[in-house]
Formats: sequence, C-alpha cells, structure tokens
Amino acid sequence: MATENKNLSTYDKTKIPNAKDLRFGIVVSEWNTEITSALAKGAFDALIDCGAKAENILKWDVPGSFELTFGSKKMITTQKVDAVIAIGSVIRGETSHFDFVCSATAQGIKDLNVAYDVPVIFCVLTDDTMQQAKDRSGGKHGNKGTEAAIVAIQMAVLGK
Ligand SMILES: Nc1c(NC[C@H](O)[C@H](O)[C@H](O)CO)[nH]c(=O)[nH]c1=O
Ligand SMILES: CC(=O)[C@@H](O)COP(=O)(O)O
Repeated sequence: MATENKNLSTYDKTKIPNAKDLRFGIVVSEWNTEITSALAKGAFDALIDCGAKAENILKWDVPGSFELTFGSKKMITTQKVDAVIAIGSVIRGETSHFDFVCSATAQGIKDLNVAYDVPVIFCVLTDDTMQQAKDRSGGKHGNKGTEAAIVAIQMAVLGK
C-alpha cells in the first residue's frame, strides 16, 4: 500500500503496549533539518503519548543519513536502550549520490538489526522532492516519525 493510501500518524493506543518502563534512543540526521526535526518531534510526542518518560528518551544528532548507522551502533553499544529510532531525510539531487546514500543507510540499519539484539527502526524518508518529504513529516500523509515510534514500542517488547 502506498503511503498516499495510509496516514502515517494513525494508531490505536489501546493496541499499543505501555512504554512507561522502556528506554529509547533517537538518532537524527541534520541534513534537511526542517524535515528531520519534524520527524523527531512526531516520534517523541508519540512515545510520550504511549507512556514513555521524557527522561528515558535519549536523542543524538549526526551529520547525515549515512552516519545514522554508526550513530545507532554507538547508541546501542554504549547506552541502555530498548529500541533506537534512526531518523533521516534524503532528497534526490542531480546525481546518483541519492541512490548510494539511501542504499547504504538502509543496508547499514538492516545490518544492525541482524548484529545486535536492540531493534533499530528505519525512519528515513527517501524522496524525489522536498514537498514529498514535507507531506510525510507532518503534512497530508501524516508523520513517519509517529509511525516509527509505534513500531519501536512494538519491537521493544517483542518476545518478552
Ligand atoms: N544529500 C543528502 C545527504 N548527504 C550526506 C550523507 O548522508 C553523508 O553525510 C555524507 O555523504 C558524508 O558521509 N544526507 C542526507 O541525510 N540527506 C540528503 O539529502
Ligand atoms: C542525496 C544527496 O546526496 C543529494 O542531495 C546530493 O545532491 P547532488 O546529487 O545534486 O550532488
């Protein structure tokens, strides 16, 4: 289902585990900070709405989406967190650099989920235009940060 047919911000709180005892890391890329800041707010607000304590949410910034893998690994290996949300916004430019950044970031985050026992949630927008990014970070399609927060809670309690 394409995003245009699914609002990214809708969730049924009665079906989400309470996050009061969970600790979260949020690693945020500074590229396209207008977008990534909105995604991070959406994620933070949703975690709080689902019972998480503000003092149990640790936020780090990294330069770009390519650095999300290292930043998330550092978070996992040095901090006590039950899940990490990796937030980025990659917007296509004139060259193929977009493809390399998107692929490397997706593969890197996937690799972390294989190598470690802490879920890392892929909250990286990969858009052709700034408008598409705005639409998915609090615009007409909702906020992918909200969606990522709900996934983080669900994955943090999986198997427990
Ligand atoms: N063009 C975008 C980038 N590029 C920067 C890379 O992510 C990386 O920081 C650099 O290659 C140094 O390693 N990053 C984004 O997050 N979004 C972009 O649109
Ligand atoms: C995703 C990118 O790295 C891209 O925004 C860089 O732009 P360009 O391909 O025009 O150098």
